[in-house]
Amino acid sequence: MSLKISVIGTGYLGATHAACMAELGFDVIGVDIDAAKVAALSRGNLPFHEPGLPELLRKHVDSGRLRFTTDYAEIADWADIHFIGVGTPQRADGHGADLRFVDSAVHELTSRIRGSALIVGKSTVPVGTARRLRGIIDTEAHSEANIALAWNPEFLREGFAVADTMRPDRLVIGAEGGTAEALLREVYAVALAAETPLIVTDFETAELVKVAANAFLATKISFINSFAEVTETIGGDITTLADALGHDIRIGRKFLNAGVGFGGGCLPKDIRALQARVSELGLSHTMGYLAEVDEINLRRRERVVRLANSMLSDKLVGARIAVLGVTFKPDSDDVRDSPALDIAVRLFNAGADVLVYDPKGNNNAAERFPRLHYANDLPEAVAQADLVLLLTEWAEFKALVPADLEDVVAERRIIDGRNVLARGQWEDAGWEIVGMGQHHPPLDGEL
Ligand SMILES: NC(=O)C1=CN([C@@H]2O[C@H](COP(=O)(O)OP(=O)(O)OC[C@H]3O[C@@H](n4cnc5c(N)ncnc54)[C@H](O)[C@@H]3O)[C@@H](O)[C@H]2O)C=CC1
Ligand SMILES: O=C(O)[C@H]1O[C@H](OP(=O)(O)OP(=O)(O)OC[C@H]2O[C@@H](n3ccc(=O)[nH]c3=O)[C@H](O)[C@@H]2O)[C@H](O)[C@@H](O)[C@@H]1O
Repeated sequence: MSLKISVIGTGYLGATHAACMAELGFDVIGVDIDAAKVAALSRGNLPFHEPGLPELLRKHVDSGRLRFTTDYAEIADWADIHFIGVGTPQRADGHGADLRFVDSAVHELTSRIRGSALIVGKSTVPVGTARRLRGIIDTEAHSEANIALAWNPEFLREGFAVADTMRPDRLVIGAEGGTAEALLREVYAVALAAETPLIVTDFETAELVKVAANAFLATKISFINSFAEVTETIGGDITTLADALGHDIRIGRKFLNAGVGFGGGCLPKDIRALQARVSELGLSHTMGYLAEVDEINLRRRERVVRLANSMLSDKLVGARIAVLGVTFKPDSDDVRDSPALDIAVRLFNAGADVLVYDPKGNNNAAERFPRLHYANDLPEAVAQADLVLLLTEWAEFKALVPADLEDVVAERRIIDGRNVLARGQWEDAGWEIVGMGQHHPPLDGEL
């Protein structure tokens, strides 16, 4: 008989995981404390943007293989496996990950399970969390319950969430005892048959692999951006530098795109949570470089604001600035810790007349910053602009050519925050165009 699976937390990770589990043929119930989200998902409506996911969701809601609920009682003894994909955001005091949602999910489950079940953590957590939860389960579980625990971190990227879930580049399982591994081999049978590498290890290693991967990616981006700071001062071409580095297969070209830096719901919070955790362990000296990675990343945003002011000859106040892109990356509507949104807000706070346009992110940005102005489309955003900023590399922005904008803007000035435009073409058309890592006269201090 097919396994029954619950997925607790139906955000970017959980909704994707639930729909993909249904696609693999399992009976799935997604659980969330957000009743509005559950209602939307139950109707087959995805409350966020993720390519390919709406079709999968609708298909399996219609087939009856995928349902959603707010009620833990419905899943506690129904499912063989409970995946936990609730949020682990940065704590309000800034120190480490907020584990309340993970703890609450484990408590809600443990207090209700009476038979055999496997709980599988997928959320990104500080090392030591699984072992602590094991203790909570042992203390709180009913005498008739037999609950195994595993940690199976998730490596999907937003924008590619379905493909990454269906065809992951590796599977990592932290577990004690063979039950968890056997059940998870059944869940991931299709990927394993396609020779996806499987790493079975202990809790601590599984938790650390996840944060190490994100720390490495963040470090790679800040590494190239630190060189962008050098080429901005002395000259040189950061993209050529990255290309040349990337030919060394030990280094690789991926994640060496200089720009406005990394954002999103994971890389920034994960490097901060990792620093907080090693500090708790008395090991802050081991990861001091991550503070630098964070600082380099945040300096990118500040630089764009100063560059804008400089290109406007210090007349930023009242200037019409078109901001193209507000999500942290293309093909996502996610604006969590988005460099683009942060830059738009900084410019607004500095007195510029900012008009933002993003193909999918306007609503989420407007929820966070209702005072910013949002355009319905690109022509509206750039109309009469004194300066255009391209901050998220959506396909429609990458495809821009000077002729698209020249009759509508007030001044031919553009900052290419993602180095995706053909600079020569714009210069030939009479534009002042500045990319990231491009040599520029010294900028004034902070605004
Ligand atoms: N977004 C991504 O691309 C990836 C996220 N992750 C990790 O996955 C976790 C979730 O991230 P996202 O999906 O982005 O977050 P999210 O904020 O989109 O979704 C979290 C969901 O959990 C729900 N929730 C909170 N407490 C709950 C509870 N006690 N019971 C049931 N539902 C509850 C929330 O209502 C929300 O819908 C985080 O630890 C994140 O670091 C890992 C890999 C990729
Ligand atoms: O833990 C997570 O949630 C996920 O975090 C990242 O995925 P994601 O946040 O979706 O996006 P990425 O593609 O990693 O991009 C992150 C940020 O880095 C920026 N970036 C990326 C690459 C690059 O060369 N330069 C650069 O500035 C992007 O613009 C974006 O703001 C990881 O890539 C996933 O493996 C991981 O599962």
